Amino acid sequence: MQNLTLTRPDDWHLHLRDGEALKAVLPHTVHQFARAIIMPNLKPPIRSVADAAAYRERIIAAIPTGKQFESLMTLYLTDNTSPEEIISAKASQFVKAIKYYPAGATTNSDFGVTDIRKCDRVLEMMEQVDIPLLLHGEVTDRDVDVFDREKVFIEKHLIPLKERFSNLRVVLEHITTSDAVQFVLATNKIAATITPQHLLFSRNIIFQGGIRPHFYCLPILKREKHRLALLQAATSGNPKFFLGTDSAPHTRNSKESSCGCAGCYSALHAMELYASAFESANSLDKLEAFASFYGPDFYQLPRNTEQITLTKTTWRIPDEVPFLESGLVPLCAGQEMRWQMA
Ligand SMILES: NC(=O)N[C@@H](CC(=O)O)C(=O)O
Ligand SMILES: [Zn+2]
Ligand SMILES: [Zn+2]
Repeated sequence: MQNLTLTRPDDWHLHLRDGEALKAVLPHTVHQFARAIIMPNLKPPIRSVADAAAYRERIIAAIPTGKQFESLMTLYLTDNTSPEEIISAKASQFVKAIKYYPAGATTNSDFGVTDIRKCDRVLEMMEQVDIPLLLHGEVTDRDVDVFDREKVFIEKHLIPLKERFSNLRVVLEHITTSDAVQFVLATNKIAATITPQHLLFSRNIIFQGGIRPHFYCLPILKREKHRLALLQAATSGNPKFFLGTDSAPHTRNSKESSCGCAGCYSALHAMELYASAFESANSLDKLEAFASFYGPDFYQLPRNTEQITLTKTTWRIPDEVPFLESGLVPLCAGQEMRWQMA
């Protein structure tokens, strides 16, 4: 196959940051995707509908002229989020979900929830107005091994949560384990996003010939058996699994550091990365639904009508793209790709 024409995809998990960073990365996403679910973990986070409205305006102002892009906003859940804020989020039309970060789990999560049970009134309201809860599904307990944090989150928090709120629509974001795949398959009203890095790499890549900080993201890459379970889920044609890049830009300096930040940058070449993952599983025919159908179906939004084309040509991913003071290193920088977006 030389050309692959698909309905224009959407990115159901994206970090755009703000200010100059936003201006640098947004054109990459706009080139690939029609819409994206925008993560609220700014400093300080997007906690109210008013914050989200203002952030949305800043995103709109950064869209390159003549291009179409829709930002689907999220609110950052805190111990202090009120049920009233949920009602106005639903009424706003542009806030599409509420994001839960366990306090301290990941980049800019200091305002996160200390105990999900403190949010029961808010979760009840979310279930009632039918607005999805997006989860960074990892525990933060220091005594839990970093590779087990997703599995333990499912057992300790997610199973009880779904027992308390069985009608709440949930997205388990950036899943990394076969345990997450099994749980999503077995549970009603829950879907999952999958990143390109978790489909393409196991944790070995982080240590290949030395320490490679540009493969460090959270939840951290896992064993090969987990990667294979994710690839199987993504290419299975099951609508519970859809595209979310988790593209998370950090400057080169903040990644190549004695205490480097978590996050992989994939907005530049997301569809090419997903195409190579799907091709490796002989499942290019399943890419369109994963990238363009199951996300809008879950979010109860119309599917896009325009199309994109991926062409079979060899090109080299740049070593760096311009970004703030020290540049941005894309996922798989310097490597050859065999698909390219027209
Ligand atoms: N995935 C990451 O490793 N980093 C994300 C935060 C997140 O999605 O957890 C970021 O904002 O940098
Ligand atoms: Zn996360
Ligand atoms: Zn993320």
